[in-house]
Amino acid sequence: MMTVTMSDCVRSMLSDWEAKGAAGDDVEIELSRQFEELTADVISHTAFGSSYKEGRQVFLAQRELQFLAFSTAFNVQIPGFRYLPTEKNLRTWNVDKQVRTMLMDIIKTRLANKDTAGYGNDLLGLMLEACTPEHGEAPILTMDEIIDECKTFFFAGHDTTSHLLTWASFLLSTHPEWQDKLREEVRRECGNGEEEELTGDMLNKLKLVNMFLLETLRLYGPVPALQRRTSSDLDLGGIHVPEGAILTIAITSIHRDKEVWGEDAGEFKPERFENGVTKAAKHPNALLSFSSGPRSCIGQNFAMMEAKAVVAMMLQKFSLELSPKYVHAPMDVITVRPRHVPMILKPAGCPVLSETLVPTTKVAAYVTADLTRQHPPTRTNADKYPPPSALDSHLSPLTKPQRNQFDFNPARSQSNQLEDYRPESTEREREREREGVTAAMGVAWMVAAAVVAVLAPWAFNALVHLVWRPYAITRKLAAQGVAGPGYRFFSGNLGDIKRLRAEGAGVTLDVGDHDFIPMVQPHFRRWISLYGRTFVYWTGARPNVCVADVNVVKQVLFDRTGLYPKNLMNPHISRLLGKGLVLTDGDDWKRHRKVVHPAFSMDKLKWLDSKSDGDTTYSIQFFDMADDDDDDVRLRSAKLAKSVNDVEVELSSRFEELTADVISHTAFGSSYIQGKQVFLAQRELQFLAFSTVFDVQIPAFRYLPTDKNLKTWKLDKQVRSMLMDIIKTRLANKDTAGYGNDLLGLMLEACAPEHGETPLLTMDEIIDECKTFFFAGHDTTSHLLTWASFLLSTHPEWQDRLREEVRRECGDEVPTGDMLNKLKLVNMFLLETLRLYGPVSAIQRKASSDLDLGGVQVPEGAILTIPIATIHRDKEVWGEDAGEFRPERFENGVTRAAKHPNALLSFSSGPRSCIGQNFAMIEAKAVVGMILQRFTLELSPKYVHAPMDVLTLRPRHGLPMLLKRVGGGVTH
Ligand code: HEM
Repeated sequence: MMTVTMSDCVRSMLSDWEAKGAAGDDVEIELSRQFEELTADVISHTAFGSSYKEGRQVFLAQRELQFLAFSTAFNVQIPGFRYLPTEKNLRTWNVDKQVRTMLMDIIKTRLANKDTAGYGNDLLGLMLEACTPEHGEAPILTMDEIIDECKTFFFAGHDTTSHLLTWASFLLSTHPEWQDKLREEVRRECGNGEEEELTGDMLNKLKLVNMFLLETLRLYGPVPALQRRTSSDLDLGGIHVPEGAILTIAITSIHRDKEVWGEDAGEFKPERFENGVTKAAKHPNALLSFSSGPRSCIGQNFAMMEAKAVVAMMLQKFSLELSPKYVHAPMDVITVRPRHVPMILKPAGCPVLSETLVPTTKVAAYVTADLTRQHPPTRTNADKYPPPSALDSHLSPLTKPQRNQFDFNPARSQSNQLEDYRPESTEREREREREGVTAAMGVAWMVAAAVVAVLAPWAFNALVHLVWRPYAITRKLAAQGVAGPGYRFFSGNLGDIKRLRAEGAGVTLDVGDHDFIPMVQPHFRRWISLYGRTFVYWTGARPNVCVADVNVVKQVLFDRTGLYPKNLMNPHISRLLGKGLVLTDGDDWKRHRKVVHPAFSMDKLKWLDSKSDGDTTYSIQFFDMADDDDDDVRLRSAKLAKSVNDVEVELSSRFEELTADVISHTAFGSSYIQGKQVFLAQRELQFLAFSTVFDVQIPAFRYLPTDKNLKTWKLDKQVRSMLMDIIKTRLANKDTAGYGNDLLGLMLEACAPEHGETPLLTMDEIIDECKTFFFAGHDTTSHLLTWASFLLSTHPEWQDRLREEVRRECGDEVPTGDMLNKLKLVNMFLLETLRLYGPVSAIQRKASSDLDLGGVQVPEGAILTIPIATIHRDKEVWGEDAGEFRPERFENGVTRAAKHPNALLSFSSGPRSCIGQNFAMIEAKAVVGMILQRFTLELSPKYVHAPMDVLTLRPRHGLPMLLKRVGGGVTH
């Protein structure tokens, strides 16, 4: 019965073809459409007892659903989105509703005739019987399930088979020898179609046709891939696959796998199926066109029988020749089908068969999906997808661009895209569709709109900030000749910087080698060599313009109009320094500077002289008491006389304590011991701050309770409360001793003015300023002393010369200010130390607006980084000996040491230059002088020359030094 019905359908189709070529002419027919209609007709009759014409609207609607589904196949599937009334969803819901209504109509007709004709013994009849069981049992299928099953069979029952037939025809026409062979077999087993009806038995004997169809399925299987999902964490071929993972079985690729099918896997060779499917490849289950196992295609026999019948009946009557207009471009729209060719009808070519077998009518077959009339093939894509003779890889053009062509684009005319497949929906229907948007959809819209309203500006800003702006800035700067390493999404070049620094981290230098740039600023070294002294790199999504040209540096540092404020991006650095002089800008900075400035005038710097038994002499006591860390400084002083032996001392930590002690006494009237906790907490803050310097700075992150933030907040709280204690002590003694004329005294006076004026500084600002001076006042100077000692020890000739000068100018006395002023060689030596080992290796500003910087238009907000250490080694500025230790270059003063008067940037330059530079230089001269009066410095063999930058530059493993009493036997 089934075969008969199938035969009827096929015969009807062939009769149409014959009618077209009634005059005996060749006809050109678009076969894929014919097969779609045929297979739809067959499934309609065989499974649902209706005709294609009756079920046509179901097929057309399903075709539209198919294209809609495929247009989203490569989108991210967000669960909630399926409920949103998007245009695609609305269309899908509406078409689905139409399908269900149509199916329900077919079912109702069957039920209406039940009493006279029964349910029927086709697929629908079987399902209806399962739905209405006798004897009150629970139905096996609900009506909804039957409808869903109808949808499944309406679609799966024809779409796949029609493409199998299309590809089979294509291969018949491109392999005429096989066409001949098959025709011969068909005529032998089934006759020429004039006398006998095709039977199942006949079809079973068509061995060659069977092999041919299997090979067609292998190369052009309509289903290109299958998917499964893992229901739990499981082991798959030795790989642990997590629950919920999607497994994609790439059938098309597997069918071309040479390891499975042999070296000829890409060729059309039906012979491989001569001994059956299981022996065609190296694996018995290699052919997956119908899948395999319990969930394999239930309709595979049906499809194969249908395909065999159609091929046989076609061959009985026709010879197939591919139209020259065919373009070979298979595409995947859930099922694999051929792509469009323009439909120009023309007479068929010559017959392919020998005289005896020439059929009554010849069909020039060309196959097409007929979906994209708006895209006629061009010479270019015809080249790309060569004609059949050159076919070697059959499905290779299944690539994204082809899929994209079928992206469902509501903006595009649907009649263009799905012209022949969509149900004839009238304007009226569309209106109903719109009216059908229920209240629930309205709510969904509102929710969606609210979410979009909240997220859209954020997403838009993020996009602008992270993608568009970097791109636009890069282009703008490039147009001006400013290049750079190129923005990377989100992190910019921070990864590059970290990597380059990590590469340099393990390196140690020879003690005579002063080029630590590959360890500290390797990125500047590399990028300057590639892009010049002014280039752009990216710290996150912020442009960072490297300013290494001294002329441009001057333009930035000497500006007094506020064009280049400080860059305050890193919250940890702000906690370390407070909003004191270093980090304030504009009027705040002026106010602070006005208060603080008197403390740094030269006459105030006589502190060092007036307390000659105190501050500076501590340096001596430290070295003598090398083994006695925890004692009070004055207690150590008492032990001084006893210590006469040579000792090895780790100098850098000694200098840190010394400079901390000095700033404590001179600026805050306390001792190192009293302020020790502040220094220790600040040290920790400094390392915390540095650990984040090369991270992307996301503003909101500073408020999150991360480990680092929590620690920073805690330390900051400690520092503030300790500073408050020092201030309270001073205020408590105010009536007897006044505010004091040190830095703290000046600030307190500015805070509590007489006569009811507005105070110049608030108490909070004083605390912040204390943080600034506690840190800036000692950390930098201590490293200057460390590096000076290192250079003294590695340049004994300079050690001797300086000692001589000190002895000449100061004798054995504690140097006074006047004496220090005469230490010209010591001064030159310290300047050269600052040049080669300046404690501050880079400083930053930012562009307050779009501005012109040395002829380059720099965008607002761009960071400007001045890589001091790199500039200090620039041979164009300092001469060919820039890398060498040569204090002589400062013989005629700082401004004449290089080709540019402002080339030495250790204390910065211009109005924001270091307020403490005189203080630091006096302190350093005094300490160096007093050390040289007493000791000879000899570098310990334990020393490792590996400068590192932790906001300030220091030796990675400290500075172990052998200190020997002068005249105590050190020979050079
Ligand atoms: C060798 C020792 C020192 C070096 C190398 C040094 C270096 C610098 C540099 C490069 C700047 C500019 C920072 C910038 O522009 O971002 C600066 C600013 C500053 N330094 Fe120093 N410094 C040293 C010692 C001192 C001392 C001893 C004090 C305080 C007693 C001090 C207090 C300050 C202050 C308050 C500022 C900010 C000035 C302003 O912006 O008005 N520095 N220092």
